[in-house]
Parts: sequence; structure tokens; C-alpha cells
Amino acid sequence: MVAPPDNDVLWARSLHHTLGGTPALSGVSLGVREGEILAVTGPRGSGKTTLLRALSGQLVADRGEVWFNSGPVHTLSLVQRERLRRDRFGWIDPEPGLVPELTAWENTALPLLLRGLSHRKAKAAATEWLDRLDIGGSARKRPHDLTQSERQRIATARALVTTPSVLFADEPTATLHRADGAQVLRTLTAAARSHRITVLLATHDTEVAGLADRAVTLVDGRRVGTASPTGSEGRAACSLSV
Ligand SMILES: Nc1ncnc2c1ncn2[C@@H]1O[C@H](COP(=O)(O)OP(=O)(O)OP(=O)(O)O)[C@@H](O)[C@H]1O
Repeated sequence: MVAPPDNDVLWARSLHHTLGGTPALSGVSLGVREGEILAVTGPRGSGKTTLLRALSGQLVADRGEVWFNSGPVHTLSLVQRERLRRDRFGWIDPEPGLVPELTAWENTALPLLLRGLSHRKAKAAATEWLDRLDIGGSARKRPHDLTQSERQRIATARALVTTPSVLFADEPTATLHRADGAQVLRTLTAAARSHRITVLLATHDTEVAGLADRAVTLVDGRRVGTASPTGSEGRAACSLSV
């Protein structure tokens, strides 16, 4: 095994993976720099989710390598990969997946409480992140009293509350109206930038990809090119003080 470049926080070489007989990844290589917001674009079924799952250690690709901070991920045991995900990575799904019985701040604080942080410290951190994501006023509400967009902000706060090294966001605005989705993404990217959190953002929406520093595109499990930022929003988000 040859170690990846030092300045890449995540690095993958020649990932191949088959799901139910379908080649979901066919030789994808990729480097992600620290603090970078990288969009992974492509049509439905192009392999975006599978790539994020492989990079985050949720699955080990049939072939190929994944490295995080110059350490191999693909050779770790299941328990080691779970620990890596818990300690260093955050994940956002298209659906918020909140615990209905818990309030917004309790949902947000959950990862910290599970790590054994005191109730007081976990609440303080959760409240801070809810404020950063413009949802502080709803901290005491339960998910069924909130809109889908508000629920997705809480899921975002929950993913960021541990200040992960890398945040994996898999179509995080797929279930939101366009304007709501754009607002959630602006706050997400601004918060990530101000905390130097690396973000991998899977999306089939080219406008969403415009908020990233760089985009890679998958078609049928293969990379088909790299694009620079398409608009000025990525840079504008830098200047938001979150
Ligand atoms: N559990 C599964 N069993 C069988 N095939 C699967 C499974 N999950 C995904 N696939 C197939 O693998 C390929 C890649 O899927 P993947 O979900 O990674 O793509 P995607 O770009 O994230 O798509 P989407 O935007 O729909 O989430 C697709 O052809 C898909 O049908």
C-alpha cells in the first residue's frame, strides 16, 4: 500500500463495489483536502451514496483503498470503523431521523450524551449549534411541532455538534422546498467553513453543488470530470459569520 498525499484528509484509490449485481462503483479515485467542501454530483443511481458510505467506513468496497488522515480505513475491523465514524465523522441523511419523544436540543445533544458528556455541557453545545443554524428559538419543541426544514436543521446540528473532522451529507435537502433547502445548505456550509469541517455533499442538484468549492461527478459509478465552483455563493458563504 502506498500512503496518500499528506494534505488530503480523505483519499480513495480505485474503488470498485457491486450491489445486488449492479456495479455501484467502478474504479473511483478521489482526494479531499482538509476544510474543503466537495460536492459529489450525478444522476440518481450513479453511486453517490455508495461512495460516501465507502469513504466513511460504513462499507468496505470490494476492491480499492480508503485513507483518512494518512491511515488506512479499508483494513480496519468493523469495531474500529464504527469508532472512527462515531469519533471523527458526522452524517446527514435526506430524512432527519429524529427521536420523536425528545426535544430539538435533546436530539441535537444525543451524540454528546452518548459519549458521556455531562448534561449541562451537552445542552450548552447543542444550544450553540441550534443558534448557529438559526433554529435556537425552537430548542424546546419536539419534532412533530416543527416543519420539515426545521427538522433537517436539527439533524444538521446533531451531525455538527461533535465538531467532526468530516461531515458526510447525503442529499440533505432532497425532501425540502428549493428555498428552504438553499437556506439550510447556506447555514450548513457557512458553519462548516468557520469550523474548518470538511464536507462531502452528495447531490443530483447542480445548484446545490454550486455552494461547494469543487464538484466531482459520477455517472454509472465512474468519475467523469472535476468542476470548479459554478457561482459566487460558495465564496459568499465564507463571509457569513456563523
Ligand atoms: N441495497 C442495494 N441493493 C442492490 N442494488 C443497490 C442497492 N443500493 C444501491 N443499489 C444500486 O447501486 C447503484 C448505485 O446506487 P447509489 O445509491 O450509490 O446511487 P446514488 O447516486 O446515491 O443514487 P440516489 O441519488 O438515488 O441515492 C444503483 O444502480 C442502485 O440501484
